[in-house]
Amino acid sequence: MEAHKDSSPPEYDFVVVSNRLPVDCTVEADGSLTWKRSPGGLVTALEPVMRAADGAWVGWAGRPDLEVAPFQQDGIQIVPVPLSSQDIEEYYEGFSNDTLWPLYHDVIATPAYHREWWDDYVAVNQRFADAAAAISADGAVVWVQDYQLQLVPRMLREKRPDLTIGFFNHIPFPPYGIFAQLPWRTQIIEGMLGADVVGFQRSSDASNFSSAVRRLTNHPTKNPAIEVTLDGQPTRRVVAKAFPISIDSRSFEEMARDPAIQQRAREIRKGLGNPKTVMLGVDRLDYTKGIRHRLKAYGELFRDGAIEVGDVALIQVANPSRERVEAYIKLRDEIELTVGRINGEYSTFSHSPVNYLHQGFPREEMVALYLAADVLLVTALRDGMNLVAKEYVATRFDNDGVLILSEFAGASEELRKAILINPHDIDGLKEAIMRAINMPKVERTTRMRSMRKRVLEHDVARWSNAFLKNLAATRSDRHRRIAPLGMAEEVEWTVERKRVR
Ligand SMILES: O=P(O)(O)OC[C@H]1O[C@H](O[C@H]2O[C@H](CO)[C@@H](O)[C@H](O)[C@H]2O)[C@H](O)[C@@H](O)[C@@H]1O
Ligand SMILES: O=c1ccn([C@@H]2O[C@H](COP(=O)(O)OP(=O)(O)O)[C@@H](O)[C@H]2O)c(=O)[nH]1
Repeated sequence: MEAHKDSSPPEYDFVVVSNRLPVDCTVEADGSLTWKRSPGGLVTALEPVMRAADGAWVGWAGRPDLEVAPFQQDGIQIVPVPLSSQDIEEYYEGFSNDTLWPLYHDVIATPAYHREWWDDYVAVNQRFADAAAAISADGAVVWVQDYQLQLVPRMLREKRPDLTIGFFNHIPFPPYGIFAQLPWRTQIIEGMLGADVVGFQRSSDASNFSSAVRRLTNHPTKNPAIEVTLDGQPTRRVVAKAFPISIDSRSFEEMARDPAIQQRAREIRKGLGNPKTVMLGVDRLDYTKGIRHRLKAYGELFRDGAIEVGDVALIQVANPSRERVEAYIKLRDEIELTVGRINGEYSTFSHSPVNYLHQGFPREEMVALYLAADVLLVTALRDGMNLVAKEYVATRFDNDGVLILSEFAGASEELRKAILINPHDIDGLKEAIMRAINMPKVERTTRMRSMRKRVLEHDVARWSNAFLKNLAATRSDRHRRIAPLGMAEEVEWTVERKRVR
């Protein structure tokens, strides 16, 4: 952090900008404010990065019309950006989660296109860009996160050409045939191209983005570089490529080694009546996660007599999400109806097939759940990464447990030793569940050991270092004359660290 003049706000050399802050504000009955962890994998991944870095995190505090002054939370400098009720309706629930989210996830739900949502998306992106510009020191690095803020890189660039700007997209980037539906497709592409490095979860996302650049703009491209010239500014070379995100793997393993958490895992199993097999699903209650497909396969296995209540139990954590968006309201009804039907048909007085929890749990409880589960079910129809899959693997220091993983989740590109499934193929999913239940110990160990090696070596520190190294390379490139298109040379550089982890 730089020294600041009397009335001006403090300035930072490293700034992260995301829609969500790591903490969400709750207003208590007596009017006091309490803060709890925000939902979702973006926060899980960025929190350890920010705790280790000396910088500021700009974002929304999760409540409408809340003006909160900047504050410190667990060693992270938090800079809240207010959103009005109308912004939440139009920018967050509307354009972000009812237009872009379904469009970018294979149009599993139908995207809605409303011009007033777009107008508010532009206005709110400008507010985030202004907030970041106000606290960024001269020549600072600003790292913008995710689909809610795709216009921010360009807005920031126009205001502050001195900054080095990164952008990371946590969700898939769709093929051009789908992206082309978006009435504001060119503005979105130009918005993202304000960054020096545009990062994606998978290389297919990066190549979908490059195709969109080629179809919609005249910027010369040669993978992974795109040459961008904005009015009155020198030509910049933007790098677009994959940086698969991860978790703080060691901290999950450390928690799993805690005897109190292991005791909690035993209690969870006991509470279920100590079945032979505990299966687990952990998801935000989102139609992209394939919870309905999972329940269908599971219910049919009871119907077929392949599994029996008391022998097998499923814990399904459905973390509440985007609860005012119509598609999410409908999904909750469908899932709760299905759970009710399965339990109604197959429960006994002492056991239920499905333990359904429409709640969010703290990280310690998540780790206890992972330890308690013989099988983790990740059946996403489309998912940027899915950190739950990586957390399960990091937690299983006993080299046990079976991961059933959708080939449509980004994590499947790295966790090849999972049982990979197509969630649309219900018979295939049923076979995978039976295979997981009956998998011999030696095979479980071989598979888990190989996945653990990957997750422990490729952790979130490696992800952020790789991204920031590429960003530094583009920065040093800017100080030279731009040579013909080619990959920028890599420069050793990371954000200033408070401590070495
Ligand atoms: O902020 P919300 O609307 O409550 O949603 C929570 C987050 O969901 C999405 O997470 C994504 O990021 C994960 C980490 O990279 C990734 O593993 C997962 O596949 C994605 O779905 C969303 O992208 C975030 O912006 C939200 O904060
Ligand atoms: O009750 C819950 C359910 C989920 N999570 C966390 O939420 C994140 C979900 O991230 P993921 O990438 O799997 O999916 P996303 O929700 O971001 O789409 C993971 O870190 C989970 O541990 C949590 O802390 N409590």
